[in-house]
Amino acid sequence: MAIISHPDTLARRGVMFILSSPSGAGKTTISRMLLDADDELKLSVSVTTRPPRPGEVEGVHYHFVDDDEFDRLVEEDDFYEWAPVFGYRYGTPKGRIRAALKDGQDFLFDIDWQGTQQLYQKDQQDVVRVFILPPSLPELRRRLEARQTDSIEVIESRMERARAEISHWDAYDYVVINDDVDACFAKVREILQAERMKRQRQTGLIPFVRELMG
Ligand SMILES: Nc1ncnc2c1ncn2[C@@H]1O[C@H](COP(=O)(O)OP(=O)(O)OP(=O)(O)O)[C@@H](O)[C@H]1O
Ligand SMILES: Nc1nc2c(ncn2[C@@H]2O[C@H](COP(=O)(O)O)[C@@H](O)[C@H]2O)c(=O)[nH]1
Repeated sequence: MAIISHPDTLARRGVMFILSSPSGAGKTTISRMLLDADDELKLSVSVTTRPPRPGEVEGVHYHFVDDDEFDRLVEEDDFYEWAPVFGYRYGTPKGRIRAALKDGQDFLFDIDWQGTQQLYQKDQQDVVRVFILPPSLPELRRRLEARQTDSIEVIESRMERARAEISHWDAYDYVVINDDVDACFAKVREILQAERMKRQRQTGLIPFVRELMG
């Protein structure tokens, strides 16, 4: 892969930008807005044993596989991390992520707290962890119902799990409340921009700074 040129920052390593939230708080919505607005960001497409929802496209939203295929990928050590969620398994494929990060490619990860902890343990220097919170639990339930993708039983299990998921909020670098979606998106985008400029990510000096340094 070619070295990525960054118009707004110096030569740098890519960012592993993680968005987590309780199911229904809006991380997929915010992820899509970020990907639409930001050409430098690429989605890490997870592998899952969950069946596709209406409108979900293989290779775009997830790689949909059966249990045998997931077992094979685990055995072949093809995952950066994987975790069971809501009775299915989800994993982040290694692919060429590590090499691409070195070349300056930024990746977006829409993963849960278990995956976040695993990625952070493997790669602290590149990982940025953002937790999206709903404004309240009744509003979370309202969003899950309004999405019309899950049965009442599934919505109940997502609400139950939301409590456990929220208890991990302090393992994140940033916490953003998704009340107004545009305001939330703007805040998350500012975090990404600021993280890109962190000095520790810079891998090279622009010529005039190099000259000054002698
Ligand atoms: N700020 C907001 N105000 C009102 N509705 C919202 C807001 N943000 C997202 N939504 C809506 O809430 C629903 C859940 O959002 P979304 O699917 O993005 O959540 P999620 O956290 O990715 O859930 P999951 O983990 O289950 O994939 C969607 O119908 C979305 O359009
Ligand atoms: N640990 C991981 N969690 C993942 C991954 N991909 C998605 N997820 C999380 O699963 C739940 C449910 O997602 P849904 O699309 O079925 O609603 C959600 O919290 C995702 O963030 C992954 O690769 N690893």
